[in-house]
Amino acid sequence: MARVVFEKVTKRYGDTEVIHNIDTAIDNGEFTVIVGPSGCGKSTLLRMIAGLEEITSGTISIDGRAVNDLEPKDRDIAMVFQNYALYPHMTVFNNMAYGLKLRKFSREEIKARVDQAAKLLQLEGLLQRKPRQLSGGQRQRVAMGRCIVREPKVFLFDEPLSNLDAKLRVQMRLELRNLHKRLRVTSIYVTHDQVEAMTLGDRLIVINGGYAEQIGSPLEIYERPATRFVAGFIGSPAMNFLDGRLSRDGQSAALAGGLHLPLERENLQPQNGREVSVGIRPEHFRLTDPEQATLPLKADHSEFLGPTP
Ligand SMILES: Nc1ncnc2c1ncn2[C@@H]1O[C@H](COP(=O)(O)OP(=O)(O)OP(=O)(O)O)[C@@H](O)[C@H]1O
Repeated sequence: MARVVFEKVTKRYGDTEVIHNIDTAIDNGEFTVIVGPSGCGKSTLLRMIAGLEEITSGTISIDGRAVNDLEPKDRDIAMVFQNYALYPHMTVFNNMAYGLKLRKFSREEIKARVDQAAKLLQLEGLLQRKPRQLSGGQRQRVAMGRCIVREPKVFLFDEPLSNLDAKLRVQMRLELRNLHKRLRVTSIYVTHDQVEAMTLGDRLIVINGGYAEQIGSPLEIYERPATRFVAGFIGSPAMNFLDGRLSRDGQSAALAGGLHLPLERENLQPQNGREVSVGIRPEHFRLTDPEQATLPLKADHSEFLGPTP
């Protein structure tokens, strides 16, 4: 297990900066999910930890040691890819054993580790099969087994479930969560799927356009989104945004459609009287007296208050 620290990490391709000054620490044993829309820089961030992309400036350290100049093989990490990257001509056993053979582990040690991982992943009966004789979920488990046998300090996952159908994805999420509970290896997981992020992560790093917009637990991010982007991106069904104007005393907002919304004090960053955008989750709207046809909805709680975009 290890702590992974980012200090002012930046990535540029030529003149274009795609990751801007990311500062955060991922604790020992924590499951952190990097989530954001396509092209926001999630994979680049993960690949910098793995050593597959150079870090333009700043430092990434694993267990107190800067890894910027370390080869991927010397970083003590293991990565699970979207396409599993299994060797098609090798059996499940050999796929899982391959990395250990390269590292000159003894035959007995290899067998012990593969057997243990196979048991954990329920692959015991499949060790002599080739990858093509496995289902998508089983292949994904083999890919994980190959990482587990190496007993790395950090697991990296790059959208590992995106090739599976919706039902299997839900099941594999549960399996991953349980596996993490048992092994407690520091894990960093990339996905564009906010539902996956919310169900898997102890902590989320929400990325947009190369910036870390918010870092926090799923609940913190759901209940107190820091930016309009986060408010709109996290949550299913999505939050509703209504434009309005803050009252003089700043305690409520008059919203379009005659809706009057009391506001919590801690929410009041914008100046009174200013136009604001208020985000309310669907579950916080309720029907008022059906006879009041002009005001069909009432809301007494908002999750987001910020300037209109
Ligand atoms: N080798 C490269 N050269 C130039 N630009 C690149 C290169 N690789 C990635 N980029 C750019 O960096 C940005 C971040 O890409 P990245 O692949 O990290 O995004 P992502 O969030 O993982 O997206 P997706 O979910 O679609 O995989 C994108 O704008 C992409 O076009």
